[in-house]
Amino acid sequence: MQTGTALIYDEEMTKYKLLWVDPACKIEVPERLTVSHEALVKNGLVDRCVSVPVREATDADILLVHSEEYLEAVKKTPFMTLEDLMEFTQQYGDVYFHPNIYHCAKLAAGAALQLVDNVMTGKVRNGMALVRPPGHHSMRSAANGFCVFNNVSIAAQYAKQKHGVERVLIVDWDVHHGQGVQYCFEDDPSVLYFSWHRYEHQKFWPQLRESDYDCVGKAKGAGFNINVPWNKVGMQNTDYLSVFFHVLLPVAYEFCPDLVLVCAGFDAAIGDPEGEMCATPDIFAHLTHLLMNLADGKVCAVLEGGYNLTSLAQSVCQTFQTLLGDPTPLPVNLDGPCQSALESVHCVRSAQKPYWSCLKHAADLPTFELSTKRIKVVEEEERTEKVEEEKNTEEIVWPDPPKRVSPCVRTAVVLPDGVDCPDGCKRFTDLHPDPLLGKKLENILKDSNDSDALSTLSSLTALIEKMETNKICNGLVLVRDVSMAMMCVVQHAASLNKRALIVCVANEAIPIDLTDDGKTIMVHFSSKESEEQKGKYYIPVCLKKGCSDTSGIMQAVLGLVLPLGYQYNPDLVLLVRMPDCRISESVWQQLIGILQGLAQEHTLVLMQENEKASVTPSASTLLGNPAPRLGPLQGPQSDDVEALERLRQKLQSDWTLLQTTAPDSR
Ligand SMILES: CC(O)(O)NCCCCNCCCN
Ligand SMILES: [Zn+2]
Repeated sequence: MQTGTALIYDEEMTKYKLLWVDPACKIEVPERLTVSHEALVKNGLVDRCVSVPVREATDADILLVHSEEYLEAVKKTPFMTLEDLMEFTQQYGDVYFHPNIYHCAKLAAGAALQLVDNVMTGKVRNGMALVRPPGHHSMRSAANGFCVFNNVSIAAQYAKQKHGVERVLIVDWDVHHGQGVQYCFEDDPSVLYFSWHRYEHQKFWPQLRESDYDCVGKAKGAGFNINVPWNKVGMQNTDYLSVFFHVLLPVAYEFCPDLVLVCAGFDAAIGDPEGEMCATPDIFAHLTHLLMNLADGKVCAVLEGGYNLTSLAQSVCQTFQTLLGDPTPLPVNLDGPCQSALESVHCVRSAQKPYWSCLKHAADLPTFELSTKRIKVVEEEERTEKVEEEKNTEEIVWPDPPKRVSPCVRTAVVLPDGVDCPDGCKRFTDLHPDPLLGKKLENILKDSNDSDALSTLSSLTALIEKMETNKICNGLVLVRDVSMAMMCVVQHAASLNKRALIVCVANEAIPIDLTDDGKTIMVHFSSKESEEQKGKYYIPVCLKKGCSDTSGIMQAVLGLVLPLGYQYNPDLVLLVRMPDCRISESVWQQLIGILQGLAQEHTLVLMQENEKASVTPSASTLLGNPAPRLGPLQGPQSDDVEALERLRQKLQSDWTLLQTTAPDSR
C-alpha cells in the first residue's frame, strides 16, 4: 500500500513582493509562506513528510493552459524597470509584478507538477505544495488576483497528458472563485471543478455573473462545473460541511475521479480579511479527510490564498496532519447551516440536478430564487465598484486547534485463533479480565459460563476503554454472536458515559431495544422496512436491494449518516456487519474510511468470526489506507431515495445538518 505525504516548498518563492503602493495587493506578502513552513517545522510535521524539490515549469507545461503571447509577455518582466513593471501590471486586475515573480511563478506551477508526478508514480500517497504566486484566478492570457500562472489548471492538464488520468476532480475551497479554472475547463467533462466562494449576490470580488450557482459548465462540460456562492459572510464549520455532504461528496463519488487536486486557499478560515468567514482552522482537517477516500487517496493540495498569518499557518498544519493520517479533531457542537447557506445548497443542487443521478430527486429551485433572479438583473446596472475599506479582522480571536495525538497503537484486533493478525495491527487480549463481567452482562449473555464468549466480550470492553483513554485508535473484533457483542458494546459505552454512533449493516431487522436516552444512536441499514418507528436515536434505512446496493448505501452514508454523525459528535463509532448482509468489501471499506472522520478515528469494527476474508481489507482501512474506489456510481433506486427523503423530513427538525432545502420563508 502506498504511503507517504509529500511537502513541496522552496524559499525562493518568498523572494518577490509588492514594490509600490496598492491597497488591493498589499495582503499578498512573502511571510505567508514563511509562517506556514515555520509552523510545519515547529509541529514536527516537516520531518514526517517526504520533502520533494520544486522545479521550474517548462514553456510546454505553461502552454498547456496559457497562450504564447501571454507567456512571452511575462517572460519580459524580469528585465523591466520599476516603471515598466507598474505599467505592465496596469493591464491586469488585482495583481502585481516583480523582477523575480516570473521565476517564482514557474516554481509554483512546477511544484504542482512535481506533486502530481510523485503521487501518480506512487512515490507518495498524497501531498501539499506551499507556493506563491497562487494560481486559480489567472486566465489563458491574463494575470489576475495575485495569480500569474494557473498552477492547478496546468497540473490537471499535465496529469491527463502525461499520466493518462481520465477524470480529475478539482476542489477549490479558497474563499474566492477560481474563475481561471472555470474558464479553462468549462466545456471539459474530464475535469470536474467545484468552488465555493464569497459572492454576496455578485457584490464581492471578482463580481462575476458566471460565478453564480447556475453556471454549470458548457456543452459537453455541462454539469462539470459547480459553483457554490456564499451570499453572506460569517459562514461557519457547519455550513462548509453541509456543502460537502449535500453537494460535493455525492457528485464526487458519482464522478469517481482518478485524481483529486485541491485549490487549497485558507482565506476561507476565520480571521481572514478577504473571506470574513468564521470557520475554524480544524475544519480543514475534516475537509481533507472527506476527500481522502476518493481516487484511492491520490490527493494533491496546492496553496492558493490565505492572508491572516495565524489562521493560515494553523490551517496548513491541520491539512498536513490529516494527509499524514493523524486522527481528526472532534467537530465541536455543530448546529445546522445558516439560512443563506441552505439557500445556496438548495439552489446548487437544483441547478445540478439534470446532470447527476445522485441529485435527480433534488428539489426544484425555490420560488423566491426565481423572483430574486429578476431583481438581481435589475441590480446589475446599479453595481458600483465598492471602495476598498480596511478590514480590521486582526482583532478576531479563536481557540487554538486541539492537539491531535496519534495513539501508540493504531489498530488493535481481537481474532479467533487461527486467524492471522494483519500486518501493522496489534493483537489485543484483556490482561485483567473483570471477574464480575459475567454478572454485569448476564442480561445479554444467554449462558453466563460460556467461557470464550466471556473472554471475547472482556477483550471487547477492555478494547473500548483503551480507545477511550486514547491508547488505541481503532479496533477490529470477530465474534461468534454479533448481536450479543453489539449489545455488550452499547451497554459498556453507556456505562462509561460515552456516546456511541452505531452503523449496522444487516439484511433483516435486528432485535435491539435502544434506550432512547441519546447515549447511543443507531443507523440500521437493511432491506426490510422496520415496522416500529423508534425515536430520533434509531434510524432505519431501508434499501430495496439490500446492502449490496452500492449507490443506495453511499447516498445514505454521505447524505444522512455523515451529517447525523457530525452533528451527534460521538466518542465512539461502532460499525457492525451482520452475517446476513451482502455488502461489498469496497463499500464496507468506504464506510470504515469515511466514518473515521468522527470520534477522533475511534472506530470499532464488529464482524462474524466466519468473515475471515474481510479481516485484511477492513484492517487496511482502519490503518489509514484509503478505501478502494467504487467506480462511477449509478443512480440509487427511486423508492429508496423517496424513503430516504421521508426519513430526512422526519429527522431534520432534530438533526438540522440533514437539511438540503431552504424553507420557503420569504
Ligand atoms: C488566490 C486568491 O484567491 O486568494 N486571490 C485573491 C485576490 C483578491 C483580489 N481582491 C483584493 C481586494 C483587497 N481587499
Ligand atoms: Zn482567495
